[in-house]
Amino acid sequence: MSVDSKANGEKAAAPGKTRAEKALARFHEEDRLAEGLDANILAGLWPFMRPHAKWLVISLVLLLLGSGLAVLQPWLMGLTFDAFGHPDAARTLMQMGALILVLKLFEQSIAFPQVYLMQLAGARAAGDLRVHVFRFLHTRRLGFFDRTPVGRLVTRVTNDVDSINEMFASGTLNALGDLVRLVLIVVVMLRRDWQLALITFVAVPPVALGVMWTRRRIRDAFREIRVKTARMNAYLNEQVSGMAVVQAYAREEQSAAEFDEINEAYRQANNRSIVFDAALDAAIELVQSLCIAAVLWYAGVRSLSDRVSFGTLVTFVAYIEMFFVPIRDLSARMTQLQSALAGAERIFQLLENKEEDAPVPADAEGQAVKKDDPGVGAKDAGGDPQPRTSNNAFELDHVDFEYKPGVPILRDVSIQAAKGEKIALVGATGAGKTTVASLLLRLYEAKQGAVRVFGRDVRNAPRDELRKSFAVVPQEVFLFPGTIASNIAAGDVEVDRARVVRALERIGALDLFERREGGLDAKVEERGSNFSAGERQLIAFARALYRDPPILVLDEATANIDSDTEARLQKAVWAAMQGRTALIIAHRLSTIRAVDRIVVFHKGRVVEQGSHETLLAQGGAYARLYQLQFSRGEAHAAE
Ligand SMILES: Nc1ncnc2c1ncn2[C@@H]1O[C@H](COP(=O)(O)OP(=O)(O)OP(=O)(O)O)[C@@H](O)[C@H]1O
Repeated sequence: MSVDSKANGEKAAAPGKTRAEKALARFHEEDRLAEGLDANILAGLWPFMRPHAKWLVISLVLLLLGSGLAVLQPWLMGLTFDAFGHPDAARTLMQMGALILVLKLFEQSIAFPQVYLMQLAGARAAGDLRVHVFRFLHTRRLGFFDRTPVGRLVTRVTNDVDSINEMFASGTLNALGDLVRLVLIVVVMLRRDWQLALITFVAVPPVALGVMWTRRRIRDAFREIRVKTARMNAYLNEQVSGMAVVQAYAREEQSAAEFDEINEAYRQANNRSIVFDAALDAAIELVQSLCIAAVLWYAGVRSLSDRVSFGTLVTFVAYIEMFFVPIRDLSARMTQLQSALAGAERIFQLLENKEEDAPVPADAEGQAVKKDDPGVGAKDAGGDPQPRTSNNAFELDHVDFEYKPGVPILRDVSIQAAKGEKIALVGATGAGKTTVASLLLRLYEAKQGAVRVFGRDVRNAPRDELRKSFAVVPQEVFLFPGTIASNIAAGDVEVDRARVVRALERIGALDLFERREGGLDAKVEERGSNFSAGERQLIAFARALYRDPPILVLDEATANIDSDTEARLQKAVWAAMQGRTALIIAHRLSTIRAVDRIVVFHKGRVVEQGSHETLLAQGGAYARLYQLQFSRGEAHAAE
């Protein structure tokens, strides 16, 4: 069955499957194996191999030499045995013994550099490729990550690159040596005794067919193992990330049963590959023994009329033992090669993605460095981005936007923020407020209209310079594993400690973090799990101040926090807004009152704009929203 039809078959069967099976069905695309040798893929790999090609070439030369030496020895051994009975047998024996010893030592001594250099070339090329893919991911637009499961991208950087590395590490390229060895053995056998050779070769076609049949089964089993491994990883990921929900809803038993099912499928796939592998090994041994027996029997029959030398028999027995192993290994190496090429193919498919994050047209990039047009990110004497071209810090000009084609999120949105102005976006959840912030940073592209920052269309602003104009405090703060200080200085290799302290001082949170064990060097666990939501927000504010950009984007968290942290956060908001333009997606009354202008969103449209007082006086959407929040605020205050 072709892989595609298999995948389709599984998709079609999905309705009858368990929840775990259905949830993990999205990982099915992973199981394709390239058929044959695709020159395009090999050509695609070449740029990564080229810098290390010399090691590969040396290794291949040593490999061919080793194969020649391996075939030479049984032949010499045969000559040695044939020397028995000759008058100068003792001398010949000693000379041959010494020669074989030297050859053996030489063969062994080149085996190490051969394997080492091959693996070195592979590991280095794989390392380069891994870095290349990782860097490539950094340059993709956010929309690409919305659509692509994280697990799939992780697999590209890890498993798929490893499968290429494996091609070198497991000696797939030794197939070349195997081939040379086979040809040499055939030639020497035919020259030594063509009748005995033909007896051996009779076994080749059935062995080759049997090996191919079994290998196909093993390959299918490997493919199955790969899919099952991906499922198991995905399921584990889901379960560990959602452990709080699993435990809170007492779903342990159910989860264990689902995992059992996935594990059983994985075990069975593994089992199949083990059975076929073991059967193949046993069958090859059997064929070898049968061949040796047949050769000895025929030599016996022939000796009645025409003696077969002892040396010939020794040579044949040794060659038969060397003969079938390469035939067995050749097909395994072919499978490995295909698996590596399939991995490479998946990587190259990823690298073909055209969704570059915020690309700048070449002519616009030229403008960016024109002295008389310093736009976004132009630097003042102090090195900070200092906009000078427009009185507006940012502007959305009749912007339409959709994440998915045909699902409009923003419609004809126009907002202007003068430099230094503080603007709050308010509206129901899902109204499109966060989307506005994403468009300003050009994390997504507007479908219609223009987004300008300091007078320059974001499409013409170099990515780094545009984003240096902003500091974003998101609703869900993401902390990296490290320390408090390293998180505040996010992005800086060298942490400027004095700046970290100043940032924390300005938001009034220095004492809070210095009190912790370890102070500013206190450890931050994965995803900041050892910090409360409020503390994470404070760190994000400090991060914004550390960066000190001209525009602050604050997506206020909606989570309820204790009154002490709330007070600190309010102070932090104030401190962070001072001396810069601010766009605040506001949820708190105190913040809303503090801004210059409020923009009210409803279903992706701006329905009202104005100061707090003006909008209240209008008695429209904002006034209703405010009354609702105000009465809730009163209720809180009374508690
Ligand atoms: N990455 C995305 N892909 C597809 N749809 C999205 C994406 N992000 C947001 N949306 C959708 O776009 C709409 C606007 O989302 P947005 O986050 O801008 O709302 P919001 O007003 O900020 O809401 P909240 O107040 O809850 O933060 C929502 O319907 C949301 O489901």
